[in-house]
Amino acid sequence: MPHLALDKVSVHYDGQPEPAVERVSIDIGKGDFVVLVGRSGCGKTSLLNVAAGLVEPARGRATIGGRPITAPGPDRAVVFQNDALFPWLTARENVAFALRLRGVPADKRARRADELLSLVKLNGAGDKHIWELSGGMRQRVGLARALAAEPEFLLLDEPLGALDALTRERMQTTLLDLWSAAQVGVLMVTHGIEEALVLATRIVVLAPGPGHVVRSFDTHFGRRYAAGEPIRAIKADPAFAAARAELTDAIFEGEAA
Ligand SMILES: Nc1ncnc2c1ncn2[C@@H]1O[C@H](COP(=O)(O)OP(=O)(O)OP(=O)(O)O)[C@@H](O)[C@H]1O
Repeated sequence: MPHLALDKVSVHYDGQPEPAVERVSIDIGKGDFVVLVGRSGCGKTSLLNVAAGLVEPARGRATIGGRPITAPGPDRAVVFQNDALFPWLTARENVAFALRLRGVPADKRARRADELLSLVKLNGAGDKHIWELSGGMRQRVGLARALAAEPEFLLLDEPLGALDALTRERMQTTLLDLWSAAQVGVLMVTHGIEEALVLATRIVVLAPGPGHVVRSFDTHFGRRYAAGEPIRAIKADPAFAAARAELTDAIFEGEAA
């Protein structure tokens, strides 16, 4: 699988006096779950949009398998916080729509859509209309739809941000299950410090003014879950609390009092 690489990427929006992001490098390969964290305005979404091909870097290079990223592509599926599903369609039809766009023949779509729905633990919900589903269930349909494109990379912008705490925790384990089953590389933006620690194989901490990397480090809690350890036991581990304190310090380091 190719690597998705941002190499010394700067983002400068038209009409702005300063760049939003300066010289950020991030490399995501198969099996990586890279999480971007940092204070508001540090450029997390801008970087995700560069990876998606929605924003062009002012300087530096964004590549996938060595080829420049110039536009969105089926190799990268993007899921936003409030992803628009078609409310008048059922969960299965929403996923099948994405399969149709991919050219999957009509007679294969329903079965494949059900497989994808069961991957996000929505077995049996295929016939439900979107308006009948909870926020967490809708987000699962959004993920199933993203996976319908069989992407090599999932780009997730605060995908769990609108969910209540309990649903959010459940969705974190769903994301980890998906990541280990689907063999994709993930780049995710979150405001949740615990969420970053639970999910990531690598956390990149950004600071604003203009956005730059202050720390980048590998974590192993998500892999422990993938290896069978219960999520609650992982969160109760003193190493988890220590990592949380360290990450919080890194995020707020240098912030004006
Ligand atoms: N389309 C745009 N045009 C002009 N400026 C923009 C645009 N999008 C973002 N910015 C600016 O770029 C900077 C980085 O924004 P970005 O949304 O990438 O940060 P973020 O870390 O994702 O923020 P948040 O955590 O608040 O979502 C901010 O100063 C923002 O105001």
